[in-house]
Amino acid sequence: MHIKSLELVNFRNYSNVILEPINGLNILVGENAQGKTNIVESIYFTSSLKSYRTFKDRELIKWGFEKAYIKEDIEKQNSFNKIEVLINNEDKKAVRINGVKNLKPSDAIGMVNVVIFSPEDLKLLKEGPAIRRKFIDNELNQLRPKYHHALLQYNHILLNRNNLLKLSFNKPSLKTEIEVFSEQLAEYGSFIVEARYEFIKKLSMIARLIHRKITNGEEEIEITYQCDAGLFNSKSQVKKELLNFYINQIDKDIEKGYTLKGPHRDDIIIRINGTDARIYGSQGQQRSAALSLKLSEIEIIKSEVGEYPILLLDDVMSELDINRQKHLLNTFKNIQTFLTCTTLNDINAFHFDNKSIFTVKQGTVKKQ
Ligand SMILES: Nc1ncnc2c1ncn2[C@@H]1O[C@H](COP(=O)(O)OP(=O)(O)OP(=O)(O)O)[C@@H](O)[C@H]1O
Repeated sequence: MHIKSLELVNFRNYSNVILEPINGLNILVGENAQGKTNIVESIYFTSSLKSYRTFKDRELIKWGFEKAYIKEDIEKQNSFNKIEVLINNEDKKAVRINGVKNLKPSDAIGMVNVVIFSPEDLKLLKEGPAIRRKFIDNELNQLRPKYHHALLQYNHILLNRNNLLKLSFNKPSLKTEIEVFSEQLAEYGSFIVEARYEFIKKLSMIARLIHRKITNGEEEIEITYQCDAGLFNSKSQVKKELLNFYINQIDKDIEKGYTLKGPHRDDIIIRINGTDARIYGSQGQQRSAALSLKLSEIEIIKSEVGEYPILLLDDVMSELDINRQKHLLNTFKNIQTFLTCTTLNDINAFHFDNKSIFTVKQGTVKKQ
């Protein structure tokens, strides 16, 4: 899959720009604060209909304007698709696919598959569980539209349940309503847990092979699902067991005023040579493991969609040592890649036949 053309109107610091990238390595080079990441962000946005930098869509609109527009022509499995997104200053967006208007934003999710790798991702092991849940959720959102829906519903119900828990202190009469929310949480939660379980099983298998290569066979990585609601005895029972789990913890939840446990607290355990790399891994080991996870993400999309995703590398090269850079660059020979950097020195050590360089300066892009 690759982008044939990208047009931005009043998006971040761009008034109007059209970029025609190649199906190879596209290097966006320029000084700081010129608009390189803004391009990457716009591509990410067409994939998930949200930014990875802000929750407020209105921040994407060029200052002083009311709307931002992104148009992307994509070739996917030998067919051509056009995605258009209009963002307004009330954080609402209108989506058009191949000219068909008034689609729900969720209809566009998964049309374009991307994998983004930024310095943030190097903290995948170092930081708390939220960043690892985000990693899993971003991947599953792209691959399974139903997952995206289930997650939105789960979070919405969780918020309502938590509000009710706060009101319930010394008011046992609200317990029945909490039980109703618990049932709804179990409904969507079981879908989330099952999808995560399957995904992590696949991730572990692929990451093991990639990690062996990155570490020249010195390290074995093992990834397992740490499900806050415990282990489920059988797949068909997940919903029932999850419901019991929420019901059993109601009193404790009321005492605390929020839902203590559940899929919203899940994590993944990443072991290297048998020890928990989140706790005991050296900085170098943690970075290599983060790289393995990201490279596995690319392979999982390839195996599910049948085509490689688009790879977005934002400011990440200078954060990796030469050996890790090599592994990253080797993988994207067959993948349309957008790489941002402030100097070409970051990649001059590597040879590429299929590359295009774009200079980014104050909201303009010029092909070299
Ligand atoms: N909504 C907006 N309207 C206009 N300009 C904006 C808006 N949001 C951000 N900018 C401007 O965009 C520029 C930042 O662009 P971007 O983050 O793409 O930089 P960059 O080239 O990737 O820089 P770096 O190398 O430092 O990461 C800044 O000058 C910022 O002021």
